Amino acid sequence: MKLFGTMKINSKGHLEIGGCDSVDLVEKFKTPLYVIDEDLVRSNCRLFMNNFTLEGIETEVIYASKAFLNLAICKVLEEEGLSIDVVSGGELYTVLKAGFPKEKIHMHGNNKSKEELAMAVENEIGRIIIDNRQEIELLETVSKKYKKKVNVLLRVNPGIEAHTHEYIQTSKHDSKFGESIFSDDIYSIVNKLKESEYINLKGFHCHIGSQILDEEPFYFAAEIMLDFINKVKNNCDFITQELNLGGGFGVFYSNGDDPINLSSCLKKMLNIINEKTKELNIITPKIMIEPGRAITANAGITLYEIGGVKKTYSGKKYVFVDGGMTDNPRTALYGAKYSGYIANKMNHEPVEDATIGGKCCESGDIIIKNIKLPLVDAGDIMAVFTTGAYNYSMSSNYNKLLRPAVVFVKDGNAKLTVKRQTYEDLINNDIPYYQ
Ligand SMILES: Cc1ncc(COP(=O)(O)O)c(C=O)c1O
Ligand SMILES: N[C@@H](CCCC[NH3+])C(=O)O
Repeated sequence: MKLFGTMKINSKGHLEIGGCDSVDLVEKFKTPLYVIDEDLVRSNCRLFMNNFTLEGIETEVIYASKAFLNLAICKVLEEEGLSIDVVSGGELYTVLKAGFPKEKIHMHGNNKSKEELAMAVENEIGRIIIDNRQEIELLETVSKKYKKKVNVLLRVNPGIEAHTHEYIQTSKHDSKFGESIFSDDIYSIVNKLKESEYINLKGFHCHIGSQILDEEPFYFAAEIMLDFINKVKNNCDFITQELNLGGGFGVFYSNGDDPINLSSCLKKMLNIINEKTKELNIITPKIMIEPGRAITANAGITLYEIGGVKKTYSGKKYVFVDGGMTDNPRTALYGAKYSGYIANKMNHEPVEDATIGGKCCESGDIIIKNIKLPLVDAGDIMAVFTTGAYNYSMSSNYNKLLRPAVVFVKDGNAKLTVKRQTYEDLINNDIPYYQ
């Protein structure tokens, strides 16, 4: 069993996180409960901030807020000096409401609405990442209205797709994001941006995938992008000032996951960029990255109360928890594999295989398939690890289950950062048929 950050087993044999006994957390905040180890979030931020540096290269670390976003995390990220990326009006609204420095907000999206662009332009956020040719006109209309010239990057598709254990240079280039660097049209798009009265093109963005456990594709992407920048210089007489290489750094979820050594990988990325720019004789642009999962995933756990325990006719053992695909859809969606244990029986030996099932009316509502657990009783607490990214942010109200509360734990204190939903919240936006 791998414990992360401040997680440990205390003298009562309970799981402790952020100096708080998980059994006490459950008593106080009920279940299901998302718990975030604030110290681990901060040390992950520092790992990026301290290692993504090289003399002579300006860098920026931008947190991809789709991984986990609430008002509290914005404060932590601000204090740690990161920037934030958003992909929708809702994410932008949240970050603005948190009082995050506007110039450090970057906005993505392959289909931004006029209203979303207006919100970004009006608030003078740092960068808008243009996804396609059509968006240029839309953004020009908006920025003209606000009489503001906006700083943008163009998202391009370098034709690399990285998966968990391999990467390929795809021949189809059929991602829905960005404009292909191989397209005949690409230089005319750059020229259009270059000549725009209301748009200030700063450079380019690419993102090659998520939960990548191999470092090679990151280096490869950097090199391909620098080659592209060189071609843009030659074909469009455009000097690229900024290059954003996206996120995708993978984390440990369960046995078999062997994450990249980030400190050496980040340094190596910059060294490769340094060498390559010299070789191409181009100015080294400012280099940005956008980690999401690597900042929050391992810092989060979910605590559930165990209800029923069932052995099926075929002999399969189910342990049912009081949440499910509503708070963690990743197993159902991607076949993701998680690890965890019984939080109040951390010192009990594992004795049998069980499948952790949720309470949704759906056979695929599974959180963990086959995990070795001690003997389990109703009322025990199941802790699932590495749920700090793409769990709360992807949660739903399917079957009208309530979204869990989120607590940040640090130095023995637990701070409620998102309240548990109530039944009233579920019908708040409903309008009765007969008024
Ligand atoms: C444009 C962009 N940037 C950053 C990220 C963050 O990815 P990850 O959470 O894998 O670091 C994503 C999601 O994959 C993304 O689409
Ligand atoms: N939602 C995905 C990651 C998406 C990355 C966004 N581009 C996950 O949970 O693994």
